[in-house]
Amino acid sequence: LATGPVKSPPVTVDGFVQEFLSELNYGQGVKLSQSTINDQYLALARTVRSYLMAAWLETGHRRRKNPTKMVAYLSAEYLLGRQLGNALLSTNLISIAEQAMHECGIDIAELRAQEIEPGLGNGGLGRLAACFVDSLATMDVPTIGYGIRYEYGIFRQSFEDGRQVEQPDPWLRLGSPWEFPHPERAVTVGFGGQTEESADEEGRNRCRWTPERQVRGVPYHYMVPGYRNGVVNTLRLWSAEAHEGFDLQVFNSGDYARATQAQTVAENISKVLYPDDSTPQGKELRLQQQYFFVACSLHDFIENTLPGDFDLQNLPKRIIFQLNDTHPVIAVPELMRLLVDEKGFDWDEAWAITQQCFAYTCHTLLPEALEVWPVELLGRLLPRHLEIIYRINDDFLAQVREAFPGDEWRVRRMSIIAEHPQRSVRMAFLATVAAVKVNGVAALHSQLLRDNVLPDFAELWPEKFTNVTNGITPRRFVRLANRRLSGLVTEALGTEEWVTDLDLLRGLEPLADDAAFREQFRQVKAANKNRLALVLEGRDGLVLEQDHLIDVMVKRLHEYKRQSLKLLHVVSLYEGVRSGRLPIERVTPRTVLFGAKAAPGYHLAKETIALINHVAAVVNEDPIMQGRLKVLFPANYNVNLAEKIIPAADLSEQISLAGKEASGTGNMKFALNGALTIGTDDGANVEIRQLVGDDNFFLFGLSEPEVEALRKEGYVPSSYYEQDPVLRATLDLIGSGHFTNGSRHSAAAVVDNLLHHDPFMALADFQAYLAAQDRVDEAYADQDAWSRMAILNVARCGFFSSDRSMRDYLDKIWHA
Ligand SMILES: CCc1ccc([C@H](C)CC(=O)N[C@@H]2O[C@H](CO)[C@@H](O)[C@H](O)[C@H]2O)cc1
Repeated sequence: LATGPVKSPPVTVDGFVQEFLSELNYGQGVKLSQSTINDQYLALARTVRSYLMAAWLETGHRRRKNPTKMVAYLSAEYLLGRQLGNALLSTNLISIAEQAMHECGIDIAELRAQEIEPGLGNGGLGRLAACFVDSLATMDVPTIGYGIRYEYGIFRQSFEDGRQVEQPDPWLRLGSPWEFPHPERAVTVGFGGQTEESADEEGRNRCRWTPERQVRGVPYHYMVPGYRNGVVNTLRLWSAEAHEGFDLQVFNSGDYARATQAQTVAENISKVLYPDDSTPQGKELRLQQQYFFVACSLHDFIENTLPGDFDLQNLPKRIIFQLNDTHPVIAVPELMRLLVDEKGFDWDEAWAITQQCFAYTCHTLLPEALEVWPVELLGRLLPRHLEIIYRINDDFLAQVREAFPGDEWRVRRMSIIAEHPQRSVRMAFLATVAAVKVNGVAALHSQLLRDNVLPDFAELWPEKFTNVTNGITPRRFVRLANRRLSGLVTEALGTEEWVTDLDLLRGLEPLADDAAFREQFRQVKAANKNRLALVLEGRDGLVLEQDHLIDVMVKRLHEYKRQSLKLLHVVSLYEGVRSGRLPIERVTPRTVLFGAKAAPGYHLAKETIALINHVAAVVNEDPIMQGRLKVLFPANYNVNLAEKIIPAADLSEQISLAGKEASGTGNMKFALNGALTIGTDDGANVEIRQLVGDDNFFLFGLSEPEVEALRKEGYVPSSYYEQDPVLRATLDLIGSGHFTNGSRHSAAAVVDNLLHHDPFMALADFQAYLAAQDRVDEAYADQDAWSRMAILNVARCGFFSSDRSMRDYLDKIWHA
């Protein structure tokens, strides 16, 4: 019994009820009759967990018994979303659990609503990591996800007088049944201190780093279930604790604060997620967070996962560390430190190994989003790592000089160490020098990486650069979020295989010409709108008009994503009706649904949120619009709300300035849930349009080369204001304070920025955008034709499965 395989509870309603009641009684220590919703949720979660446990242990056992090359995904963010629904789906226990809870007189939906989602990410990058680990488990790829177990996730957003207010996210407060702490696998991580050279017994120079202080990294394991394949991979998130706990002497001396000071300082490292998703604040604690989880992860893999006698020469055969942007790139000098200082390799041997162990994915095009760390700060916090980075840079620049003799200007351009404005380490350059492969996240993005962001490196190492277009997991964002569409697709295709082979959706293509199927498709959309209406009513007291065109823009608030352009469209419709320019009956009944968090320090983003809410308040209440135009902005957009909004959408807003959105992944989720896209030729929009066809995509705006050309010739936003009466009337109405109780001031920030700066050319694309929206109105008037276009979007977007992305990483980068 002790050694045999772990058995799962019986996959029957009775078996499930038994397991649940014992979790409630022995786990929660309550009887059903006295139990709270939270007791029941925790017991249910643990029950489902126990159905996954056998597979988890079996997967670990199988991997240990015949070790093959693994993928270690290093990410500072994982936007996982709620776990219960996905666990029930992957174990095929949804209906058994529903019946079992029913037998216990419990509505399972109420328990599912009890779960607080782990918001351990900001947006695209964090959610992508979650989709990727889901696909790797479903494809049975040996993977370990490494990250940080933030005590507080992404802030909770609420609105006061339309303005964003941030509150901490104590997501662990009511217990976290999906994590397994392993303090016995804790790792000690050093900070500060100094290094000294000394000769070892063979007389070779050895460097010793003596950290000034240490913290403990405690791993918490999370299950990453594959889809009904008996595979469960592991996500290992690190939590920081004091190395020396509590100082009893100091406590007994009555200085209680100092007695626990070490604990507080240590815990701060994994206390909270940094809420920025574009401009790094450059805070020391952020670098501490990055080094902390990287040092824990490398130590854990080398000391706890590899067999004791493993020859590290062969490390590249056993592992590839995928760097999710530059945030974990300090892993490169950390591996060098471990190999040279602790394992006794000489520099060249160590570098030869290190150079084969890392791959780097870049997720941005914004220069300000590329991390640089001042050598002063990095040297103080990680003195040994700075020495190693200097050495890596010296060897690299020697290579550059050899390849481009006499071109010192190129050497200065490519140096990992930037001299201006202050001596600092360019983390993207360090990642590119060390990585076997560097990839962008959409075809256009990867091209712009080669041409604009890292051109010198692409010239030196053309073969190092590749592309892997992003993807999304169809399990959470179609099968789980859109059960009605899933049912229709499975019935139409006669199989559920599409859930793990999304290209099978192609089989729906002929049904686009089937009137009956189109009708069923519309009924699914209508039912999803009805569900969303109930959610928004209950959650935010917002009323969703279900017969409206649901026009959705949900993503982080950022100028380059151009929520301001969407707002100009709304106000132009409103101004048009008010001024009589636009007959009300020409306005297609439409609800514009926003969802967006702004980084707390991003002033203009917060002003834009406030203005959107002020415009909504006026437009929604103005009888002149006869309810034909509504603006809704539910607060606290997150994965859970996305799962409710996306299936109900008719129109997906992907309107960033061409050349700015690396890929986008919301665009893929909307297309696969039967929404049509209005968008620019930016990021993955280009590939969506190529696959669904120009007739099934509302393209508008400047292309990336046109943007570059306009920028070169000099862009004067106010000239568009002068030449375009609709734009002028629209901006003037906002600027007049009409939406802000007559106060011009609170609208000024957004209007002035558009008129005098407009770095992301919203005014330049305004007319084209309005024309595209007119095409949308026209198309939507023919509901049957619209459904046909929407069905073709679903049928032709199988490519955007994160399973396909993983196949590309395996073929092009990991070879695992
Ligand atoms: C250090 C501050 C910081 C934090 C996060 C980031 C992320 C890279 C920003 C991000 O989430 N980028 C998004 O990544 C998605 C997944 O690849 C893409 O689909 C989006 O286009 C990209 O904006 C940059 C800078």
